[in-house]
Amino acid sequence: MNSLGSDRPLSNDHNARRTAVRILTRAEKEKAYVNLLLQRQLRELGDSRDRQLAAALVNGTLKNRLTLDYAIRRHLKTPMSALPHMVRAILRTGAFQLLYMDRIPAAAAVNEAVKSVKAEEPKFAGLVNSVLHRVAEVGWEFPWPDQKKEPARYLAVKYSHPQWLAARWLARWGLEETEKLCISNNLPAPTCIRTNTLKISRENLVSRLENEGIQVTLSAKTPEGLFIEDFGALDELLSYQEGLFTVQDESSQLVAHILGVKPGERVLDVCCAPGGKTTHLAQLMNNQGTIIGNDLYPAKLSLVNELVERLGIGIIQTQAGDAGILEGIEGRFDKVLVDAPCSGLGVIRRRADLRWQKSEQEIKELSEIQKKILLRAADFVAPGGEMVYSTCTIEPEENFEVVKVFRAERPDFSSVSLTGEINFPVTAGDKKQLAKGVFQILPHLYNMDGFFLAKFRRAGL
Ligand SMILES: C[S@@+](CC[C@H](N)C(=O)[O-])C[C@H]1O[C@@H](n2cnc3c(N)ncnc32)[C@H](O)[C@@H]1O
Repeated sequence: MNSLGSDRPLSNDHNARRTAVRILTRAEKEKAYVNLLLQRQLRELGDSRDRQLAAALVNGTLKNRLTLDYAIRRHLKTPMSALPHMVRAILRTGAFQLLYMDRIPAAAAVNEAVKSVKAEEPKFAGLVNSVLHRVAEVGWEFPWPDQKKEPARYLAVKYSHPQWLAARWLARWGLEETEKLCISNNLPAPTCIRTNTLKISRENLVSRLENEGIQVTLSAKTPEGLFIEDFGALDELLSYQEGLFTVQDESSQLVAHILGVKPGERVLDVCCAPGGKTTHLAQLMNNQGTIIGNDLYPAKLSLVNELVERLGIGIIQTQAGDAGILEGIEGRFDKVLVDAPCSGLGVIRRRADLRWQKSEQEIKELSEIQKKILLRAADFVAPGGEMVYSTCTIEPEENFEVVKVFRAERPDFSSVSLTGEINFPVTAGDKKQLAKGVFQILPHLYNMDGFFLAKFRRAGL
């Protein structure tokens, strides 16, 4: 059996490895978006097992880049930066297979890497061969930075996180908690889908998917959620094309439930693209009422419109505009959703390259944008109406600080308790927070994407 549990000879995995190396090279060299490259290039691999292997190699290598470089550098005489991008990608994917993919035989990982480098950069074949042989021999038997003397560096190198981020989390949560968070960020993220209850019940969707050969388990945290085995091309399923589901994590599915919309209401979603929550709101409204879906970027609104079409929703009107200004929107709304642009640092497990793209400066800048958007959106809440603020980050400047500023500036809004809104056990600390109307979901505590939610009600007339 090879790494993916099939009896297929390993040499057939060659294309998957070459594709992974090409994607990683372009991602680093051209700063190209990995998700887009994956989407495009995986299609060229006809076999679903090849797609899975290529995706696992790209995501795993990117996530663990710092740790891999630490392991590789020990056997290099020149700095990594002196090597061509392609050679770096070949070394990293090779080392990833050797250190993280137990079921790939070491000889296959090294031989495939050497074959690739011979085809692309032949003069580095000897180097790749000898470095990967050394990585295979040494395995994990090398010293880490001292946990006590340099805890941030230790966490950064051992769990492949930027050191500034590890230092931030250490100051907030201490070593033990931060270590758990880093570990959970490196686990593969399960694929969660949301049943389109306008077209099918969750129960019937399970049968449909099983008939299409997909393994399914129910989410215990949301009524529409299902976990499915993602074979890398969900859109090829008839059930997908018929709009019976959309991909959305459990945390994200909580948001529309917490806003508590009802059929017939008037709802404003100020940052709606690509449409996950706005379409969920429409489902919960039974496709009755009005939703205005606003987003800054017209191009992203076409993604919303495509999703709306596929899911068969008729109550969403999209419009482009800056949510910090919100011009041209008439009247007030029963419910307003502010799913603000954020650093995304709660969903590191889902986006392999995200951890390397963020900075403290960006967190601070986003915090200012978030405050502006939330304060402006509040003007559109009808007396007695409600508003939810949500993000997929776990950084306090983007969450608690935004809420603090909002509370200080808008005494006409009060917090709405979230006790009773969450159907799974939470920590004692989170219980207290829920009663105060906020919930910071930490991924390692709940095995969900890291999210933040806060709910407010505007005073009645
Ligand atoms: C977290 S995403 C929203 C996700 C969406 N609610 C969903 O569930 O699919 C934040 C969105 O805010 C948009 N955005 C960024 N800055 C904005 C602004 N100033 N005004 C309106 N939208 C903005 C981005 O284009 C992005 O689509």
